[in-house]
Amino acid sequence: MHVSIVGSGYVGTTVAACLADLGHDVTNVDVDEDVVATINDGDTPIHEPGLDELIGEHAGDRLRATTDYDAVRETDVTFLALPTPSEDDGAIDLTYMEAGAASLGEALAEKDGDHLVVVKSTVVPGSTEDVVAPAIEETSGKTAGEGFHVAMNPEFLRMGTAVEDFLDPQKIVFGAREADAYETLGELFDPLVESTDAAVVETGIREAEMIKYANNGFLAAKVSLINDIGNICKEFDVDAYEVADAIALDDRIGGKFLRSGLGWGGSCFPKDTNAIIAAAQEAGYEPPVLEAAVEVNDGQPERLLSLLDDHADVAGKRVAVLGLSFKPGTDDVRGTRAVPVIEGLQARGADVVAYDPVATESFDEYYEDVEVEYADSAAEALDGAHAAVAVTDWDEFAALDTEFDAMANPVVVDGRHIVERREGITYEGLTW
Ligand SMILES: NC(=O)c1ccc[n+]([C@@H]2O[C@H](COP(=O)([O-])OP(=O)(O)OC[C@H]3O[C@@H](n4cnc5c(N)ncnc54)[C@H](O)[C@@H]3O)[C@@H](O)[C@H]2O)c1
Ligand SMILES: O=c1ccn([C@@H]2O[C@H](COP(=O)(O)OP(=O)(O)O[C@H]3O[C@H](CO)[C@@H](O)[C@H](O)[C@H]3O)[C@@H](O)[C@H]2O)c(=O)[nH]1
Repeated sequence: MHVSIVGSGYVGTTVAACLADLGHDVTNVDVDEDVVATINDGDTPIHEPGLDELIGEHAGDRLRATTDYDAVRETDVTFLALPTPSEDDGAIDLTYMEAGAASLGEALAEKDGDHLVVVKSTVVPGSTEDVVAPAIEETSGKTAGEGFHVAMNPEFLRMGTAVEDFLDPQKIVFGAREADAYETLGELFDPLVESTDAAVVETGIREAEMIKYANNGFLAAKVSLINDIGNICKEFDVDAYEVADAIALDDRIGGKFLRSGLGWGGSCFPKDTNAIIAAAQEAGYEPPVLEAAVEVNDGQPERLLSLLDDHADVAGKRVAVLGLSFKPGTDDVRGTRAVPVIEGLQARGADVVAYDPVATESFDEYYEDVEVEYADSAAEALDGAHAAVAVTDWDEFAALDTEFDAMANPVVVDGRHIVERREGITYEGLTW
């Protein structure tokens, strides 16, 4: 099938490379010329395990990229994988979706025959039909349901395992109105359905939009609940990880998403919980559990810093921050807990030296206002430091050992249950 994907960021690039790998003919459309050139050169514009191999294999053959929207006319289906950031009050900002839909509509104006437009981005219920479809109608001169059709196919991939998640999903959700749309989506994803245990959920467009928020809201709330419990554990000198291991044996609870610590960051959980809370409020409902999930999450960095205060006065002292990405396995720094931790350290007068195995460059670019010194290794960051805080659970931090000997004052406050306790360091875990 001929597919176009508008937006070639973390989602659009992964989906494009994977659909090409499944045998489809795929065109990425992005406004960023560098991104387009990178893909056409056979390289990946983002750090994601396995993606470089896929792009290397298919670029120039079944995969290509362009800045020209006219390319969508040669395809049967267009996915919109555009950003849906937050407004200042947390509500969803649909500006990119509207702009992309308008450009898509202009291109579709000159297309004969049907076209299926699939919203891949995370959007609050109603957005596909009430915002995206009208924007396409306006510039295409066509009517939704006649000249073109809309559908919604939320994406559940995680950063760091995006390729694996896309190629081996637990579920694939098709939100549509017409049988033809389900059929086209079914055909597109058929190679995946045939080769995996993925469940296919055929539902309405609004339901599909909501399923994505329910999924993320549930997981974010689960982490906040274990953090809430973990904070209680800490007050009673109880190890929250031992508690989590035990409750995980109850399969109604399950063992995943029970790692307590600094809380959730990333480009999705923070923005998506805020967006659905704002949408609910706008509709007249205050969702207390999701609001509490955010509140607990927002409090974790300060809890880490107050534990540090118990052991060290960091004013004027060098403090090592281990990890900048929002989680291991990715260079994505959006929503990273490193920012409130670094800002809290700097508010205490500390000189922060940060180390991350892959995310230093992206952090420096993304957070121009956050001034920190960067180290090339954990050992370099720890050398002469009066304290260290672990922010990201990169495996290499678990292997740190004699590197702590070079600290001026070996206090380690671990926000991710990653550093091994050892003799010679004062170790404090956030919830254990
Ligand atoms: N990142 C994730 O793990 C993830 C997972 C599931 C769902 N999502 C959702 O997918 C959507 C996209 O997220 P992302 O992380 O891939 O975003 P991103 O910021 O990484 O990428 C967006 C891309 O869109 C391009 N773009 C912006 N405006 C454009 C336009 N008018 N026309 C063409 N291209 C344009 C940008 O240049 C960029 O390359 C969001 O709604 C997000 O919530 C993200
Ligand atoms: O037990 C846990 C599990 C996760 N986290 C944190 O939660 C955040 C999110 O982790 P994860 O879900 O692995 O990363 P994402 O790549 O943001 O993926 C989430 O967000 C994506 C974008 O919507 C969805 O597609 C995925 O299904 C959903 O898991 C990270 O900061 C983790 O450190 C914890 O603190 N404890």
